[in-house]
Amino acid sequence: MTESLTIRRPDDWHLHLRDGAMLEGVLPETARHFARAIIMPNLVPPVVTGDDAAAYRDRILAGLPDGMKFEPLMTLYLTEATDPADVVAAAKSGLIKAVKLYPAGATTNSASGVTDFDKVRGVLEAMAEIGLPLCTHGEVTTPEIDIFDREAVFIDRVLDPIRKSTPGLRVVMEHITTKNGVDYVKSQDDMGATITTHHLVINRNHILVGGIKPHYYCLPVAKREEHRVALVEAATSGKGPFFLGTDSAPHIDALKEHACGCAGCFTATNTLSVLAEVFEKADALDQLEAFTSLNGPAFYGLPVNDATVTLTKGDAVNYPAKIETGAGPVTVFDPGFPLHWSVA
Ligand SMILES: NC(=O)N[C@@H](CC(=O)O)C(=O)O
Ligand SMILES: [Zn+2]
Ligand SMILES: [Zn+2]
Repeated sequence: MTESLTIRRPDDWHLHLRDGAMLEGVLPETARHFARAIIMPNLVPPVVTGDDAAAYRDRILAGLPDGMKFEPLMTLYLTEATDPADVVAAAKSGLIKAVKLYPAGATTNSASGVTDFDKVRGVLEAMAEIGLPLCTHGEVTTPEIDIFDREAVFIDRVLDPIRKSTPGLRVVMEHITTKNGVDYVKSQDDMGATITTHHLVINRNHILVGGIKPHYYCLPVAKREEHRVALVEAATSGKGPFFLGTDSAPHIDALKEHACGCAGCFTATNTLSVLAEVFEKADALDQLEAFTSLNGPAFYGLPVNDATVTLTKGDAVNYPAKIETGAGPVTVFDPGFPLHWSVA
């Protein structure tokens, strides 16, 4: 008897689609399995105004292959010059579903991010008033802080102060990588956290032991095994605050396999197969749907998808080692173990 699992069609609550030829190349990889995704605004230049987001949304929809259905949920990139009125208008029209906070310099294309939080106070207060979530790249960027401690220090120095000074602001701690992140989110009311596919699989040894593996390098960087275990526990708990945000972040191989390699793992192609394997190993396949398809819509106040996907277990699944895009080849995340679940 083949084992199979049918779940509501998943959504991806943190996705990088890029633009131009890369967008065209990677979009089908997500649209094949996911109904919707929160689209990250860290283009060059970033998506900062409602007009930028509307134009980007049009480019995404134009890049969708015929016959594929997919709804991009747009976000704005918070800068110190962001106009609260523009944010409110873009949210009220239904165009944007969140605003993204990048501490300046934290990650790929984050140079226009925030340094002085007093300058964004007006925007955060307006967001609290209308219930628009703030998605945060949760790392401090002060050079004295060890890169493995950046997330924990962000919680103490940035996130908790924002929570306390802006009551009612709904916050998603994006791509959490530590037990500290898990514990903080659990301690809060009305907070969400996304967890990536790759952080459920790799720890820092995968990046560094036996030769440096640039395709496992992403930000926040993967931490010790005990943190990975805490993330698996959170994701497979089925509990409300934790939901899937793949952070699938394509970079061409030439820029990953480089003396100053870009941060980002490309997981769109095989995410569901990898997740099924992780949940099965944790004896929690029955919680997969909560993580991929229920908890995210609940946090964002959106309906769950009516459509479903069916995963079936069989012999090892074949997936491409890389996909070809008009921008160049992009290596697909290698979990380091065989995958047995495929999407029918
Ligand atoms: N996660 C990453 O390592 N990279 C992301 C940016 C981000 O989400 O921080 C990217 O845009 O490449
Ligand atoms: Zn990030
Ligand atoms: Zn990201």
